[in-house]
Amino acid sequence: MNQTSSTPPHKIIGAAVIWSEQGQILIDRRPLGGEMGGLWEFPGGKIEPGESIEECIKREIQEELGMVIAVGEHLTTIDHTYSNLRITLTAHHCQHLSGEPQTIECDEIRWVWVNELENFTFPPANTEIIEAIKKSSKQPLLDRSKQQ
Ligand SMILES: Nc1nc2c([nH]c(=O)n2[C@H]2C[C@H](O)[C@@H](COP(=O)(O)OP(=O)(O)OP(=O)(O)O)O2)c(=O)[nH]1
Ligand SMILES: [Mg+2]
Repeated sequence: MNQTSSTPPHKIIGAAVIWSEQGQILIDRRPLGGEMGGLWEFPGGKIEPGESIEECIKREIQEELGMVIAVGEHLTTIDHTYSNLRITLTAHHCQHLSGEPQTIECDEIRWVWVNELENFTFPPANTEIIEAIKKSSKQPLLDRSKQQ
């Protein structure tokens, strides 16, 4: 009867914070006309049955961008409820291994510096992810390899 009082669907999402060797992060623009169309995001998508979040992130990046990445440290997990959807989104730091990013399932791709993220419009849930990126050591995978 009253649809607003029903529980919204819950999606478990894996998302990649992909660092270039120079220390930039890859963001993509969601297709116009789709859910949250035109907003920028960290690429990723819904987990499939039997998959770990790391496997989900690696698969989504291959499917959406045609890139191979190494999935590294956990960055943050956030829970956010939109008007008609609840998401639990887990973001990992990732490293670009091979393949030029292609706009297979998005409208646009950019490599940006951390301090440029504020110039792009992301979904509301991303505020916390961007804060976590700013607080984390900037390039954990590269930093670790330099320490050895
Ligand atoms: N990938 C990604 N999704 C985000 C971010 N922030 C945010 O609110 N979302 C939301 C938008 C969507 O409701 C959901 C992600 O689902 P999706 O539409 O990308 O799922 P998917 O890639 O599996 O695509 P599909 O099978 O539904 O077409 O999470 C983000 O930074 N990255
Ligand atoms: Mg997606």
